[in-house]
Amino acid sequence: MTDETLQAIRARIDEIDDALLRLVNERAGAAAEVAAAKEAEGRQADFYRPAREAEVLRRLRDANEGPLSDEDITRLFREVMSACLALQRPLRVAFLGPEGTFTQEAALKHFGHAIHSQPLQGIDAVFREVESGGAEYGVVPVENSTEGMVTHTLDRLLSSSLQIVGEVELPIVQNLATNATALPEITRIYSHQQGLAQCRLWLETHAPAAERIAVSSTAEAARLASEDSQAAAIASDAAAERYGLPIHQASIQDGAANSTRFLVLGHESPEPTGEDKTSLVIARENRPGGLAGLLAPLARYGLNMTRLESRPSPEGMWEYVFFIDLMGHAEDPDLKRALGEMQQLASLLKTLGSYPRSVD
Ligand SMILES: C=C(O[C@@H]1C=C(C(=O)O)C=C[C@H]1O)C(=O)O
Repeated sequence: MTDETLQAIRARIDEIDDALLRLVNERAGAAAEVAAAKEAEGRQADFYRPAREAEVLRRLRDANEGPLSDEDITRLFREVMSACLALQRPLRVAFLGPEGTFTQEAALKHFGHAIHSQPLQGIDAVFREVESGGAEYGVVPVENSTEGMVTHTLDRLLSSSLQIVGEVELPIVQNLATNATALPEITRIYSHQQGLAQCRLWLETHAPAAERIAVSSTAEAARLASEDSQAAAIASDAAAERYGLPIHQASIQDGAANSTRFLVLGHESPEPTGEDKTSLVIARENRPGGLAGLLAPLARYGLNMTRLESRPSPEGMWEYVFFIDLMGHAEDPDLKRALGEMQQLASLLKTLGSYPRSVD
């Protein structure tokens, strides 16, 4: 390619960038008009609309003809919306910290980077911060494809008045990060208990003698390992980078397709978008066929259940509550009827939220 052609292409790129610059600012202006109209009507609570944002992203993905992938388009436009919204007021989002956790990555993936982030110690602290209004939204892990449910989140959902307003799925890549130069030098390996569990086979094969120490998060593990040359951490890229800890071996998780689902917590369920999920918790007195009977309305209305999980009931020993995820919104006519019928049969039925299915 000659220098002239290269220059001509760069000039074209500059022109395109000028047009993009004008357009994103024009978009920010339009979003500000919507915000002003909402404020004039006293609809402050409508300021952030997860349902509308999901629709914006789905429409763009459908229209996308490449060469950028749908995932790239989603990521770019999420950041555009995030910046537009922050122009009015950055959302206050609490998450399971400290900085560098996978939960932070999930929060940024969902809300974009133009938020006011509040890293907190512990799932319970995240719930409390949103319940008290200290943060408008919260992000907590709920399920890992290798390790199963995060039971603390389920138990806390049962007692909370918060609603699930969104979900985020994140591929989880765990790395062995350490200042040690060779594996035999490592005598201690820190991680969150989920990180240790997700890498169990790798650890048994490559570091059978090292002590495994469970700490509050993979980020905390990276911090501890950065201060001890005989220690390593199982942690994310972000956590290792934050504490300047070299990655000795990347991607050591046992399941190649290791991913974690996170929930976004807020105060009000978003309206239906046509592609939604509903989470609920139900219980029925313990008797033969009890659960089957309770779920019968779902089959009758042709509803799709994507998850069924039992947890010990806080009410009594050997009593259980069931966490259920369904496709659809609680206001969709069939789901509404099915929930009504289930309510008649159940000793407990609590809707935990209806929310747009994750767009990624
Ligand atoms: C602009 C609006 O408000 C917010 C900003 C959005 C955007 O930038 O597209 C979308 C939904 C809301 O979170 C709206 O409700 O349309």
